[in-house]
Amino acid sequence: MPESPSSEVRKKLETLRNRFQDKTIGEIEGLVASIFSASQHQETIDELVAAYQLLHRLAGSAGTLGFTQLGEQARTLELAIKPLADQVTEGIEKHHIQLQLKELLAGGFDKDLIGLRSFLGVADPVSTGWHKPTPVESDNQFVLLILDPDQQHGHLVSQGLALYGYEVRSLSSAEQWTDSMDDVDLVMIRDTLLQDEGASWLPRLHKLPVICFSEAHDFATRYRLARLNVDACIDGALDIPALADQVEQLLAEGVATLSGKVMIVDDDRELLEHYRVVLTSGGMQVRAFDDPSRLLSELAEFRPDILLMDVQMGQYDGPILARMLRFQAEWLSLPIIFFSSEANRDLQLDVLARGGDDFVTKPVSDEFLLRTARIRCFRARQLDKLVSLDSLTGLLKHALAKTELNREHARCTRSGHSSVVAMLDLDHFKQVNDSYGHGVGDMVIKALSNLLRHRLRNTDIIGRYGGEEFVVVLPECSLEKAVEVLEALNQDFARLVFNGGSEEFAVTFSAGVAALNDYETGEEAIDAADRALYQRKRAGRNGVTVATAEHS
Ligand SMILES: Nc1nc2c(ncn2[C@@H]2O[C@H](COP(=O)(O)OP(=O)(O)OP(=O)(O)O)[C@@H](O)[C@H]2O)c(=O)[nH]1
Repeated sequence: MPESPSSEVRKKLETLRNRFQDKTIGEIEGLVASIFSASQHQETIDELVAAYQLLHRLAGSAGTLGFTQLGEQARTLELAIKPLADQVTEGIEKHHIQLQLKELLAGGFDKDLIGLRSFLGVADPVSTGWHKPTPVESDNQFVLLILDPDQQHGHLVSQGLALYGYEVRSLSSAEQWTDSMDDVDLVMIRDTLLQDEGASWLPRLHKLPVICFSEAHDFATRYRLARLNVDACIDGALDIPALADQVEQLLAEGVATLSGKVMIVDDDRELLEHYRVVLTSGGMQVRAFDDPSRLLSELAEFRPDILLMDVQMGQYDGPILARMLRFQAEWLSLPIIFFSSEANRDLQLDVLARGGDDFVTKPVSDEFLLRTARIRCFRARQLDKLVSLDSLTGLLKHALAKTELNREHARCTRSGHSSVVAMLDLDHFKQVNDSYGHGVGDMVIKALSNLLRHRLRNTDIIGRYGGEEFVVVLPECSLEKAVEVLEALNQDFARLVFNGGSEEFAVTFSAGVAALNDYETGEEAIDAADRALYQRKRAGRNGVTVATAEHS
């Protein structure tokens, strides 16, 4: 039988533990020998510094690798020996330090030191409860589940959302929701189904984004729904574009948190490997290395969302590296999070003041590591989007869309494949704004962008070119195929019903299409698509017109 992903992760974590155990046995033996030797021979008193450093490292790493008791005991010993190690560094007279060491050992430190090794036999159980298998990336095909006793409402919601390219399943009772439906990405549920808080299926909601159909607006009901993990409430009145927008937002958050890119630098190889296993199995892309001098080249190549770094790595100091990174404008906003065994808040603040963004105190649990990394990646991506994506639609802004278009133009002329550019413009949009208000007009713009995002491929480029004008680039696509896709979109968009307050209405769009390869530059192709779009407008709107190529 093939192994489950969780048991594979468990095996990897266990292997790392065993490696850590083997290595640490020898290290503890050396530690005990050097401390006793320092108590006997003044000339080896300097070894107290290395002994302190080892205890400090163990205090941070042992817990993370599953030896909590060893970590705690190492922390106690570390704190006891620190004043002596500090005196060695300050050059205090060796005889004086030796006397204090003898006193320390006689006071019970000797037994604790010898007993340290026994804690290597006390490991925490390996838990992979945090691990969820990485979802397989489908081509924008999300599965939505509707749980609604009002079957007619469920059916209309299904039909409406299917237009956006979602796979929608509809059940009239939650009991029909079986374990076999574990590919669901989002649930929409009628509030009456959430009345039985002891229902056996309820825990499934905790793992998914949840939208509740509810007409209740009172505080107590809303609070109860929020406590049951509901993310959004929509009234039962059917407003498919508004619902699709909510679905889109919740799904986008989930995808962003799953797919972050994390770079980790730590000179402790077992820890580094442990972090890598945890984050990779949590669905993140990870680049981990133990040599800080590779930092700049690895950053330039991998371009992470966040950087996790140890504070002290051999000859390199993490906060100094952070400050060095900030010399380059491109890394100014890169979130840098430090791992540290340092519990002293003043020292932590000092590190933050020197270019770090946050602190994670070692030992760090696997779940905490994964959640911190996910949240940080999500925030970093949100900020990045603010800069490059249009705030209303989440599509590329004008300038970036043009850059991508030119890139595809260069790519298709070089490789010879055919690609297409299309310009889309909403018809009589001024009337929509004038009749129903700017807010409703915005919803129409969002509806078209959501439709485009869901029905086109991940590799297609979609931008908001102007107010109610969009640009779409379809790489590796023939002109005929592009026309077919756009005509289908055109028909489905026209079937969307918008809620204009007192009345419902529909909107259409016009499109002009041009083959990128037929033009010398991306700019010329887009002008041709634009001319075709205006031919379409003159010919009565609501349809797709192909540009006549001038350089075929
Ligand atoms: N609600 C909303 N309206 C916008 C936005 N950007 C542009 N518009 C409006 O879109 C309308 C575009 O109107 P026109 O260029 O006259 O074109 P039209 O009414 O769509 O007519 P045709 O394109 O000829 O079919 C204007 O009323 C703009 O104010 C936006 O972000 N939100």
